[in-house]
Parts: sequence; structure tokens; C-alpha cells
Amino acid sequence: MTVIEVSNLHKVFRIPHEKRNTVFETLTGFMKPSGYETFHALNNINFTVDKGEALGIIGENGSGKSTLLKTIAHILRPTDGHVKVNGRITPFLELGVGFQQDFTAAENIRTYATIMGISKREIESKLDDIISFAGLEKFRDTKLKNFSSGMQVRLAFSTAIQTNPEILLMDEVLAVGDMDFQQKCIDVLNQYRNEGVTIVFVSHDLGSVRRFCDRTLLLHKGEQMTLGNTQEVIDSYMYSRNEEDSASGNSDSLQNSGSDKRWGNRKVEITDVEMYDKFGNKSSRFNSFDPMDIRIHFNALEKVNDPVFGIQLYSEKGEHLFGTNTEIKEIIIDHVEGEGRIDLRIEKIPMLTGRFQLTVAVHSHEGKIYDWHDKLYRFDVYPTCRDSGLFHIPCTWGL
Ligand SMILES: Nc1ncnc2c1ncn2[C@@H]1O[C@H](COP(=O)(O)OP(=O)(O)OP(=O)(O)O)[C@@H](O)[C@H]1O
Repeated sequence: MTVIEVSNLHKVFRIPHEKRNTVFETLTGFMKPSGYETFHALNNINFTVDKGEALGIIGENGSGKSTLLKTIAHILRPTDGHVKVNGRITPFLELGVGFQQDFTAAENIRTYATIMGISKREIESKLDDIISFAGLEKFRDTKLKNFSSGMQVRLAFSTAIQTNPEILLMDEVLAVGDMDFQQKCIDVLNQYRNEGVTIVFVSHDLGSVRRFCDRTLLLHKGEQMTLGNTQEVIDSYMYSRNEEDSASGNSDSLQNSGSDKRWGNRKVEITDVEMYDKFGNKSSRFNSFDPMDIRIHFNALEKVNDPVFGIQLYSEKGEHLFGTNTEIKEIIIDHVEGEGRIDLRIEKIPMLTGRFQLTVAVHSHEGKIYDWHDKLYRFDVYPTCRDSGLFHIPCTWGL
């Protein structure tokens, strides 16, 4: 059964050219026509969502994701086209909207639930669950103005999530709270999915979209680019972004190197480092378990015998994860002279998700540094499975 139907949807915003802030500007402004320009935030969007389905919406900043969600929630009116919704919507768009700073946690829950059309008896029966889900048992009768912003968001999320939703609209909500709270939210959302609640989920976190969503819609500058199987849509989004990066030559991996990040006598100089994805494209974004090639370009102004090339891998926080070099792998490089390159193939990226830093170096067997690029390159890994943590460890359960 179709519960959301979006057809030929357009949303155009009017952006005034100038703002009249003072009485003088307002009075004199009558003489001048106040111009505005129009901005097409959504352009002919068409899709349906079935009951119990989880639809992801992804795209770059400003592509129209939130505008689309707000239009489905009837917070924004379409400029043209239709949005039909069949079921009660619980929007998690601006969490805590409507919460009163002078009310206690319990009073705010009661008010919110009443607005959501939940009966008094049901509210009272859920009150304890909501407060304990938010981990705020001790603050039940504390006024909201004495809560930290994290506590407020936890309360808002817990309230919204416990109000028997039929259709959940969520905008980046999994970014709230600490890891434990996020995990609790994921568990509840999974439970809702199993119970047939329809979910529309906007996120920049492609890993969460992969985990949750059956189908995914990709927006680009207000246009509907693709709608289909989540894995395929995310892959095409990631790799199209890689192509844009390479084409514009601004790959994240090619950072400027300051002297504190680079040292050595440059007898052999590393002139460039490139990373290639499974399609052979230059890239700084990879799926976990995909292959990756690191290509080191060098130039030796004179003949240098027996050099050693190596890499070191670090987490975003700088924890050392792995290191290897040609000496360890017993690769003998008789000598280098002039320009050349050496490749390191990683058959299967074992990291599950995150941003990683890469050091690349060339030195002698005795440890004399020719050129050391310390954490000068970085790349992102996106998850392709549901295991959690930094690394994948091959394992099997037995009973
Ligand atoms: N009320 C408004 N008035 C004018 N322009 C708006 C308004 N709301 C959104 N826009 C514009 O519409 C475009 C789409 O915005 P929207 O917030 O939907 O994008 P988004 O994909 O959700 O972005 P992000 O990932 O950064 O949250 C943006 O260029 C934004 O500046």
C-alpha cells in the first residue's frame, strides 16, 4: 500500500534582493521596487513510498533533502505538484520544536504527546519509558532550561520516538547523543521497521543509510538523479563524487606539505602520491572491502642504490594502525635514477568506516631519510556491512 506519493513536485523559494532593516529604509523603500529572485530548490520530484518501507534521501549540501522532507511533513507548501500522505506523520525534523524552557521534562512530554494526538492515559503509561530511554530519570521534574543541549535533544528524540509513529520523517537525527544513545535509537528504529512503520531518512551518513534503507533517492541541485536499490545508488553517488574531485584536481589526498610534515635530504624525492579505486579512478573515497592502489611517484636526481619505500596508516585521531615497506616485504630495488613510480596494492580494505591518514616515505636501509611525507594524505572509507568498529575481523559463530 502506498503511504507517501510525491508527484511533479516543485518548490521555489523567493529570495529578496535587499532587506529593509530601519524605518528610514522602509519609508524610502516605497519609492524603489523591492526585487527578489527565485530559487528552484526542488524540480519535478516523483516517487512513492510503500507502507513499511525505509526510503533514504541523500545528496550534497543544498541539494534539497530537507526541503523535500519538510514538504512531505506539510511544513512547506509545494509551489507546484502534489504530496499525498496516508497515515500519521511523526517528523523528527527540528527536534524539540514546541518544547518550553519553563516546563519540566514530564510536562514537556505531556504537551508534545497531546499535540501528536495521543490520549492522556497513553501518555501517562509511556512517561516513564520516555524518561528512562533518554536517561533522564533524575531530571523528570527539572525545568528544561536547566538541561544541557544534549539532554534536551535526547528528551525530544525519546519523546518523538515513543509516540507510536506510523510514518517517521528523520533528518540527520542519528547524529544526536553519545554512542550508547545512538545505538538505543538504532535498536528502536529497527524495531519499528520490523513492525511495519514507514521511514523516510535523510542523512549524510551513508553508512546509516546503507544499514536502514531499502531504497534511496539521490538529489542533486534540486533534481531527482536516481531512485533505486540503496547499495547501487550510494555506490554511484560516491564514485561520481570521486570523478568530480579528480576532474577538478582537488583530491583530498593532495594537501600542501609544510616543513613540519615533510623532511629528508631529497636524494630521492616523492613528487606525487595518488590513490586509485576499483575502477582505476583517482580517488580519496573507498568502500570497505574494495581494493585500493597507492601510487608513489618519485624523482632521483642522481643514482641511488637500494632505496626502501614505505607507508604508514593512521586513524583520523593519529593512532598508528599499520605500516609496511619494501624491505619488510623483501622487494629488492637495485637502484633508482630519474623519474619513476611504485605501486602498493591493498587487495581488500579491512577498515569498516572512517577517515584515515597516510604517511609515505623513501629512505635507505640504514634509516637515512630521503623524503618523508608525514600523514600528508588522507582518504575516507564507507561501510558496506553492518558490523561495527574500525576494522573487520573475519569470524564465524558456532553453536
Ligand atoms: N526558506 C528558504 N528560503 C530560501 N532558500 C531556501 C530556503 N530553504 C532552503 N533554501 C535553499 O534551498 C536549497 C536546498 O536546501 P535544503 O536545506 O533542502 O538542502 P539540503 O540538501 O537539506 O542541505 P544540507 O545537506 O546542507 O542540509 C539550498 O540552496 C537552500 O539555501
